[in-house]
Amino acid sequence: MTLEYLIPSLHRSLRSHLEPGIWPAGTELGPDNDLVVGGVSLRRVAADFGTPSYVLDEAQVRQRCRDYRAALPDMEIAYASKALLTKAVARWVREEGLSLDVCSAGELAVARAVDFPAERIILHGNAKTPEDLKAAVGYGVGRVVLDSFDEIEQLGALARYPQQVLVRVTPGVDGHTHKAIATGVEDQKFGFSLASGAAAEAVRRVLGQPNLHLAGLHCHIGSQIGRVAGFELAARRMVGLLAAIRDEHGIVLPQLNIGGGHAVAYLPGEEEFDLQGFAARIRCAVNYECSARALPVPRLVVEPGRSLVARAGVTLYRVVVVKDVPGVRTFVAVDGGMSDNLRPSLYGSRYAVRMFGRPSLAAPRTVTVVGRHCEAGDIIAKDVQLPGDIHSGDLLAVPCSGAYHHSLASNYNLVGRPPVIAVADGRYRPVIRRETDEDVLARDLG
Ligand SMILES: Cc1ncc(COP(=O)(O)O)c(C=O)c1O
Ligand SMILES: N[C@@H](CCCC[NH3+])C(=O)O
Repeated sequence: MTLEYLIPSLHRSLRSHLEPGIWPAGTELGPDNDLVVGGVSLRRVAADFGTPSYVLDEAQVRQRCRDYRAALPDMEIAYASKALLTKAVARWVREEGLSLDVCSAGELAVARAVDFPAERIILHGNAKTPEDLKAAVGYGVGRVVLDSFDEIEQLGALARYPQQVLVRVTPGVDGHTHKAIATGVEDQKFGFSLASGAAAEAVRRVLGQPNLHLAGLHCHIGSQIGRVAGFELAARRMVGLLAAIRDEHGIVLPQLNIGGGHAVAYLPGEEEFDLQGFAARIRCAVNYECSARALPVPRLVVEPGRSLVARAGVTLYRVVVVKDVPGVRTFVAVDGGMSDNLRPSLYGSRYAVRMFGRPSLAAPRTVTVVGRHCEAGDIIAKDVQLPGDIHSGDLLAVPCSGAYHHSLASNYNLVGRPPVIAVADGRYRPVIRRETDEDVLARDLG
């Protein structure tokens, strides 16, 4: 029997703190162990909109945009919208003065729907379809990041006026992240290899296209990268290429986009990305390399996705079943799963989970929170501590679920994708509604 069990008030006080760094800033505990985000009771959100639901804290998203602008005032900050895109998010980002990275005609359509300024949009993608390129040219997006020789010709033929473009370069840098999201290394579908000379050849071909205007270079070494060293090395190599282009073609490219990929803390105690350190070290590396080559310093662009929105999101679930497998583990199965959070299945990602919405003095026990889908690997959080009296009907909250959750959601088993409920200043509203059986049937033409 634990000390916490013997002294309920001690236990209550131990559990009544929120782990720092993984919940939206300002999250509070409400009466009866409720959670309050943006001044809104999450028990209330669950009651009104059901579960699973994604809660999104507007103030947290806006604050992160401001953090970036404050730390990198000399750089352009383009939000990588693949992390999470809804019209509301696009509007907040627009209002905060950031640019926007989109990867498809679909993402561009959302940007257009909120009149996102075309000149602040950057189109990405290793296999942009003719529809993607036409939509981009039609809206007049500011920059297209070219990713293949085929695309150079395709866009060259489509563009009506000189379209500003960047060439995406694979700088051969290992960012030390999960293999599935490491994009700076050579064995890679993205970009043109620096080492093989493909990047230099891409530049030659772009310069041969009268309707393309080369504005600069781009690289993105991967996602959820905690150490600055990889970004620094990539930036140095990219300046080397800028200098080689100046030497070969006599042109000085004005922009260097060094991508996104800044890590976030998913679990208590995980380190925060050192944004100030990043800013200082990148500036220093770029300035040094430029001055060594007598090259003007290019305008730097960064493209954070996850680090702007991850912490703003909290996913709400309801426990459906608690199943003890004696001698093995206790499964707590909820009404969502890999359809709303694919990251544990894709990358073995780990999450914190908290029971909320009713008080409990029970001593915690170790359980595994799983989803409702027809896959044994449908796990949300392995070996986490929940109150020992956890039971069917209880509410669970998973923090740090704003990035690559809604955007990676599926309707596997036709469960319907969850709504996104935006909270701000004590008010809440759905910005994405729940996908219903009617939606599913409407697409099924029989
Ligand atoms: C080209 C590009 N830019 C930016 C990002 C954003 O990455 P993150 O969400 O890790 O910041 C990605 C995704 O990895 C990307 O592919
Ligand atoms: N989906 C990934 C990140 C992909 C980054 C986009 N290039 C994740 O959840 O971590």
